[in-house]
Parts: sequence; C-alpha cells; structure tokens
Amino acid sequence: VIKPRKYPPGPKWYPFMGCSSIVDKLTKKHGSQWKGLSTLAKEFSTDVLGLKLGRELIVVVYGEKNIRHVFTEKQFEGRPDNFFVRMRCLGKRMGITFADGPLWREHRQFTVKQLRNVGFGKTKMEKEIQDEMLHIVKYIEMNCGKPINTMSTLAMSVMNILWTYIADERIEEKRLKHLLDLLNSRSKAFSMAGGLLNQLPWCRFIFPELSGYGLIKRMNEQISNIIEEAISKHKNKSVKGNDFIYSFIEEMENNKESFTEEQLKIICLDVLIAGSQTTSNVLQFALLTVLRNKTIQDRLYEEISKTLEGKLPSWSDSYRLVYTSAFLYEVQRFYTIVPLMGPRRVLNDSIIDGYFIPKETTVLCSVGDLHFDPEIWKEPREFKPERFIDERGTLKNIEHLYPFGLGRRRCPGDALAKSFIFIVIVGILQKFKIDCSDGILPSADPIIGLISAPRPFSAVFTPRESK
Ligand code: HEM
Repeated sequence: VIKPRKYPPGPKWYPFMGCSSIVDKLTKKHGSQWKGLSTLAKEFSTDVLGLKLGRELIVVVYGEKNIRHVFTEKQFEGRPDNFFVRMRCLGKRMGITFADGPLWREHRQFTVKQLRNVGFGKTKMEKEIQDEMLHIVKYIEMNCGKPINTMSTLAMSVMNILWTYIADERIEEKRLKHLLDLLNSRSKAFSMAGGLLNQLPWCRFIFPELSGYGLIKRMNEQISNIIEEAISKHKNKSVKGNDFIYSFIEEMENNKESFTEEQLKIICLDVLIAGSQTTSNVLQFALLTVLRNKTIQDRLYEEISKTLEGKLPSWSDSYRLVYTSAFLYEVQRFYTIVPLMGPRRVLNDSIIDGYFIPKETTVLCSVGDLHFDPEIWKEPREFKPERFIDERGTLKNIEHLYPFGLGRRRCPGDALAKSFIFIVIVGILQKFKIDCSDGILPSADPIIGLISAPRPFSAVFTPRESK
C-alpha cells in the first residue's frame, strides 16, 4: 500500500485491491478503460499515471515525447507474464506477441522477414488481396439495393488472406466462419474473464464456467486443432506452397533449437488474433465514415475514377491517390483501433518524465489520446483528411501518427494490413455509391474494448455508372 518513492501520481492504494475499484468505476462510467484512465490522468494533471491493480503496478503514459520514449527504449520491450497471458498463448509463454527475451527476438526477426513487403508491390499476396476484393465486390453486387452489414464479409476476407499467408490454402467457407466465430467469442470471453481470472486465478477451479475459463480452454483447443491440421498437412507435403508454415518447417530442419512445432502453432495464433479484427475494423470505420459524409465519399470517388479509370487498384496506386491515402490516415487517427497500446514490462528500474518506474511494472501508452492532442492536431475532433495534405498536394504530418506503434515491438503486419485496407476500400468505392438504410445515420461512437470497433450498422450499395 506504500507507493515507491517518486512513483507517478495517481489514486490512493488500498490493501489487496490497490486502486482497482476507482479504475473499474471510471471504466464503467466512461464506457472504456482507455477513457476512464484518461479522465483520471487529467484529474491528477499528469502525463504519467501511476496505478496498482491487484498486485500489479501499472503506469499509463501520455504525450508524444513520453510515448516515443517507451516505444524506442530497450528497457520497455518486455511483455508482462501472468495467468492471463499464459491462457492466451495456449498455456505457455511463447509465440511473438506475448513472448520476450531471446525467444521473442529470434522469432520476431524471422516473422518480420517473412512479412516484409508482403502485399506491397507486385507480389503473390497482392494478387490474393485483389482476388479477395473482387470477391467482396461480387458479394455486394448480389445484394445491391438492399441494406447489408458488411462486417462478417470483410472479417472473412481478412481471415482468408491471413490464412493464405500462413498456410497457402483457402479454407472452406464453413470452417472459416467457425474459426472466425471462435476468435470473436474468445476475445469476448477474455474481456469478460481477463480481470477476474488474472487477479484471482484460483477461481477457475471453483467456477470454471462462470469465470470464463472453461470456455476459453475449449476454444483454445478448437483453434489449436485447426492450426495443427494445417501443420501436419504441410509436414507430409500434401499441400504445395510458399507460405509461413513451410518457411518455418524449413528452419526447423536446419536444427534451430527454438523452432518447435509448439512455437509455430502459437505464432500462427498470434497472427490470426493480431491481424483479423484490427484490419476489418479499420475497413468498417472507413465505410462508416463515407456513409456519414457524402462530400468525402464524392471526393474519394472522383479521385479514384479519374486516376484509375476503371483499372484494378494495387498498392502502387496509393502514391497517386493522395486524398484517398489521406482519408485512410485520418480514419486511423480518428478511430484509433488500439487506443491503449502495450502492455509492456519494464526490464530495469527506469525513469519516465522524471518519475520512477520500478522493474517489472506494466506500461501502457495512450496513443488514442495522442491522436487527439491539440498541440499536434488542429481541431482534433473534426474528421479532416486535408490535415495530411500540404500545399503541393503531397502527404504530410504522418510522422505523428502511430496506428501500428513504433520501435522494437512495432506491428510486423503493417504492410499487409495497409495494402489490404487500401485495395479493398478503393475497390468498393470505385464500384458503388454507399448510402444509409432508411435514411438513418449510424452512430460514429465506437465500442472500445481491447480494440475499438464500430457499432453494427447496415448500408445500401448502388452501382456507379461504369465509365
Ligand atoms: C490495421 C490493422 C492492424 C493494427 C492497427 C495493428 C496494430 C498493432 C500494434 C499497435 C501493435 C504493437 C503493440 C505494442 O507496441 O506493444 C501490433 C503488434 C503486432 N501485430 Fe499488428 N496491427 C494490425 C494488423 C496486423 C496484421 C495484419 C498482422 C499479421 C499479419 C499483425 C501482427 C502483429 C503481431 C504478431 C504483433 C506483435 C509484435 C510484437 O510483440 O513484437 N498485425 N499490432
């Protein structure tokens, strides 16, 4: 209950619970932990908020200088190790997202090498993304004129691309949907159970179902089975391809000690979890924005139709489609998908902004607030793609935008995500006018859990005159 000397300002700590009750109260009041914590930081007029939740020391960092410091300094590159993390990684602390130390370094490097340039330029993945986009366009064509919710189609598409990258095969639609449902309910179960199970892990023995533990365990097994099946198909060479699983198996044969089947399975899971909802939510937010703003939609269409003249979009067009690129940057600022980035584990006693951060503290970065910082962004509450375009018509200010983080833990899937989002949104806007159904404007207010998502909405698509 006694705070370390020079620990960042924050609410009073109570025995056992620390300041959990005030954080829970503010989370409920403001609809998300991110917003709840922001109000707390404002209340204490601090850019570094010091908390203790249960037994865990947690520090939340605000402002560009402090956030860049955490992103780029080596002592913040760890990940916490707790029951929650182990449950997420099928019981072991492996993979990439929640690993650290030598295992993380070696495997992150390997995965980054595999992911580098995927989707950028005229690669096989870009062709896959274009095919996927045409598939979405076809689905919309079949449903023209009636209200549809594109969420699950987009999510399935992203999943298809991630799976193609991992296992170079199309999973049949029913299985794909099953995998997606599993991942969705799993993330819901996590937000529900995460807090309780992490603070009181033993409650899983007493209330296995109520605590969410039983559900997560069953879902872990099912996801595991799907990935295992793909791995064994690769091992007996019954699929031919050039994909992540093959590259990894090749590395296993080179006698690399840490390249085990277990590790491969968890990296595949990491890619599916980190890449699916994040990417499809950005696309849904982009559609929501054009639906709510006719002027922006018309301007996008004008640029796309003039520049591409009906041609299939590819990543290389992004340099010519300046307004469209600025629009996508603005979507990722305005609706920051991961508003509270991290968690990081501090590897040595450290200082942030003059405050003392003890070794093993968990650090979170409020990029969601940074993307609305009035010192960086003029009229931050306005949605304005123009803020990213200078007088010469080229892009500016993107160095203050951190949708994928920065530094050693920066998202390794950004190239894939960016080109997927670009090709799909351009492909849709090129072909359809998008209106709201029954004249009802859907809410712009997101639902913010671990990541941010739009409220479910439907839209009516009408074909554009073909030019
Ligand atoms: C728009 C879509 C995406 C967003 C907004 C996003 C965002 C992020 C962010 C902010 C981090 C870093 C967290 C930190 O600094 O601690 C991260 C990490 C990660 N992302 Fe993404 N991501 C997206 C898509 C993807 C895709 C498509 C993949 C896979 C192909 C992917 C794989 C990963 C992995 C494996 C990590 C963990 C890296 C590590 O801990 O070293 N992400 N992502």
